[in-house]
Parts: sequence; C-alpha cells; structure tokens
Amino acid sequence: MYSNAAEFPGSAALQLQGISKSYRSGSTAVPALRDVSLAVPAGTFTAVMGPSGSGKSTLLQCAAGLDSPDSGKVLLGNTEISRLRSSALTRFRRDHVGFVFQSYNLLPQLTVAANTTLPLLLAGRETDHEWLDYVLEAVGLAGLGERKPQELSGGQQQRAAIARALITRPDVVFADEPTGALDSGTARQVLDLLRHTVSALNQTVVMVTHDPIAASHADSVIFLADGQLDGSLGNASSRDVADRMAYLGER
Ligand SMILES: Nc1ncnc2c1ncn2[C@@H]1O[C@H](COP(=O)(O)OP(=O)(O)OP(=O)(O)O)[C@@H](O)[C@H]1O
Repeated sequence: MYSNAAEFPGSAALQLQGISKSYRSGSTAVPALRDVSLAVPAGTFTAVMGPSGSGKSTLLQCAAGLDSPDSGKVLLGNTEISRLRSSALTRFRRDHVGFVFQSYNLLPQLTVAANTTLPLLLAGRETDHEWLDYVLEAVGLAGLGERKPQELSGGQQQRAAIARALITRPDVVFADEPTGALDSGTARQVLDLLRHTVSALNQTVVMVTHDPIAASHADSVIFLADGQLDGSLGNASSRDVADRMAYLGER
C-alpha cells in the first residue's frame, strides 16, 4: 500500500503528507486535492489514475514542485520542497527532478544530443559523455544523437524526451500522460522503456495516465477520486485497473 507515508520512512523517493489544494474560480474555491498522503519507494514505477477532474495533474504539479499545495508537506528524498522559496525550488528541480510530457517539448533547432543535455546546460553542469551515450543507448537512440527532432518518429521523440529526463540522474521522473500522443504499439514501447529505466537504472517514476493499459506497466497504481486517494493496486493487469476505475469513489 502506498497510502501511508509512514511506511517508507527511509527509502521513500517522494512523500506527500496531508496535502490539500484549491483553485479560485470567481468567488468560490474549487478543491482539487483534499488531504492526500502517500509515499513512493525509491526505484519503483507508480501510476496515478482517476477520472477527469479528480486531481491527477494537480497532484503531479505539487509533487514535482511546479506548484505549491495550500497545506501539507511535499518531500523529495529528505528535502521538504514545499518549504523552498521559488529560486531554491527552481534549482532543486533542475538537479533532482525529470519531466516527461505528452507533447515531448523538444526544441526543434537542437539535435537530440543537445536536447538531451539541455537540463545540464541550464543547471551549469558538465556533460558526462559516457553517461549521455549510455542514456541514448538505453532509450534506443544510439547513433541518432545528431538528428533533429523532426527527423524522428513520435515514439523516438518521446524516447529523446525520456533521455532528457534521465540525464541529470534525477531522484524522480514525473511523466504526465507520456503516451497520450502515441499509437498503441509505440505507446507500449515507451512504457516498456519507462519500466526498463526503473529496473535497469533504479529510477523512480511517477506517471499520470487515464489509460489502464499504461497503468498496468507500473508496480503500483494509486487511484484518485474527487481530490482524495481512493486505494491502490499492486502489479495490476489492465483489466484489474479498468475494473477498479469502474467503481472508483463508490467505497
Ligand atoms: N487553474 C485552475 N483553475 C481553476 N480550477 C482548476 C485549475 N486547474 C484545475 N482545476 C480544477 O481542479 C480539479 C482537479 O483538476 P486536475 O487538472 O488536477 O484533474 P485531472 O484529474 O488531472 O483531470 P484530467 O484527467 O481531465 O486532466 C478540477 O475540478 C479542475 O476543474
């Protein structure tokens, strides 16, 4: 179970402790997350699922330090990022967090290698060329480092985005619908790749998805309903996940 933050005191890569967040809409507050606590063990692949509007993106944004909860704590490793001021948070994110988005977000004028190493450049860090070669090989782009993104398929572009997320050796890679723009065969390859980064590189991956097949690649699936945690499943099949989604919020 991932719902009890106290269960992984030493090995949690990510802990959310009682986080709540509302958005203002006119004069009313729309609650997006309500007292969510969870711990994600290091070196695991976690999927976050729930209906549209259940708070998945808000959870990811708060967990990754892209947004702040109104109350509660977010810890990445031993650092309480919810206490960091904006410039310290930006620096922390650059060094400790990797992102993969549905829309790849590669810069078209840069080569695959330059896109991959951009986070190091932004952080003022040297490129370890052996690690770059290793990462490009691990994501299946060996020999394609000098290509521009438009010379790659959609699946290859997402692989490049995953390489870019891995290059800083982040504590956690956050992926928001990483296969949303891909056909099912290519999506499967990208999910296998995320799985591979967990097993081969001991990477911690947290992925938001609405797709039970994508979620079934994770070690654990946590469910959100109406801004609250609504249980989790371990090593679930896509059928298990789809069945669980069908009666989410009813227990
Ligand atoms: N910027 C915002 N301003 C106002 N309300 C917002 C804002 N962002 C999200 N919300 C509201 O917060 C709630 C949670 O939204 P969130 O985007 O986290 O859900 P989600 O599960 O990721 O949805 P989806 O699967 O549709 O992307 C929803 O009620 C949504 O309308």
